[in-house]
Amino acid sequence: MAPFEDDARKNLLGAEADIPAGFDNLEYQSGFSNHFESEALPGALPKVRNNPKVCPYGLYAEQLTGTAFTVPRSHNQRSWLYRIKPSVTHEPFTPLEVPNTSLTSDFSEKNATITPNQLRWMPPDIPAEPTDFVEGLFTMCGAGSPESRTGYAVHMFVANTSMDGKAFANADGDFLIVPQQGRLHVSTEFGLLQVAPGEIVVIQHGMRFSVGLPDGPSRGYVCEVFGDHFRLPDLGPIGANGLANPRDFQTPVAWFDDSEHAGYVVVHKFEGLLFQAKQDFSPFNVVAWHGNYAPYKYNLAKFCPVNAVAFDHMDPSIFTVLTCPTTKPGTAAVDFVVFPPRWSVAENTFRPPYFHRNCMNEFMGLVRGRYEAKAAGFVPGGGSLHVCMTPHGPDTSTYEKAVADEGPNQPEKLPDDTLAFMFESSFTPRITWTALKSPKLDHDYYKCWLGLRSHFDRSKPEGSKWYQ
Ligand SMILES: O=C(O)Cc1cc(O)ccc1O
Ligand SMILES: [Fe+2]
Repeated sequence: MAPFEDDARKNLLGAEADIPAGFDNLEYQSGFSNHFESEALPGALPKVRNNPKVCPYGLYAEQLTGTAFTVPRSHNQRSWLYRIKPSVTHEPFTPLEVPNTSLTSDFSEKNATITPNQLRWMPPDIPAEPTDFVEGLFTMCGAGSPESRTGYAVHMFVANTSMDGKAFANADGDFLIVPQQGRLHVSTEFGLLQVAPGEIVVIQHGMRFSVGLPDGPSRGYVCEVFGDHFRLPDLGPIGANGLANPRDFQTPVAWFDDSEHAGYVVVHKFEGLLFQAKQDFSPFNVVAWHGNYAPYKYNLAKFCPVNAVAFDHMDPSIFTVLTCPTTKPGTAAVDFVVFPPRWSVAENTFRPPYFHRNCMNEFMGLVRGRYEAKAAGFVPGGGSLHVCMTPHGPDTSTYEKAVADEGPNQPEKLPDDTLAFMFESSFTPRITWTALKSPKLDHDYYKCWLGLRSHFDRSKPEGSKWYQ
């Protein structure tokens, strides 16, 4: 190797990269959709070309392609992985039976149905029997299908066991995972991520990963998109900064496991069905990689909210963290929206979320605290779904409290320990029988609005007294 190449490499990477010992003090690379490069052994990343005749350390080169080869450059995503053995070195895939699984991407009448009713669920219980992340996944609702590469699914998971000798890959789409209880130790082909409640992790189409549970039982939400990848929303007149800032997204550094792994199982989700293949090595055998198709995590506490500072209630799109587009401009397959702690300062304004009907579909979850539109009944780990054009809004006591004070609104801090989110989709979801027949379904949800009585008074055309 010519000496100048070594020097160039040193300048690029700094000191020799260390292999992290585990999940303590993990390093990450910062930025959204950057062209990253990382090597766990010095010089493991081939220089100049992607496909040298013989790779450094005798590694195999393998490309993971996340968009059609010919997608415009601005949206093209792929990475090159340099691994000890290529992914193809496995026994044939065979169907994997997970008892009682309701993980699906088939939203036909067999698995799912429609209802225009407002739906709300209490948190699912953590099972008593050993259950890992894959076994604990179940589907709440969804639309479209992986084979048509359009639509989405909302899943939840409950788990109490780390995945051991087992990885998962999703050939159907991307997973945006929102842990609600317990940290996740996520091993991936690209390196390690630690994801705590309050953070999210996105593992894209095809990437192999494994979930460990350092804190024991864990619960959370998963939004799966079949058609495209999540990206940062355009900011329009907001300008170049704010909402989720690109540098706050964190992608792992290369890390590999070259130990013996007889009978390692790769679980592969393909068109909603699970398959398994055995191999004699860990799929986390990538010593170096480069590219712009890699998993990332994001701490929602870093979200920089922008909102009304004079009057009125902005539409929740103002809180979009990530968006997965459809081909229709401005119309998302899924917007991932967060309702973060913030100051509420709008004057002479009904501040809670307004009453509304929406052409989009809204699945909501709560990581912690209380959601500003609901005084009770929507609790951390629970969920709600308001489909296209189904009326919803603040519950009776939230409404009564918000209009009770006739004086000017005072600035109010929405507490630091509140964190609600929404998967907002232009696809109208069908709700799985599992979700509809769940004992956690709140059959009395509609009652939270029945107390909204008429305040109509023909003798009071002026509305709020003090404003006029
Ligand atoms: O339904 C909800 O609670 C989500 C929501 C919040 C908001 O501030 C405005 C509209 C909206 O759909
Ligand atoms: Fe809504």
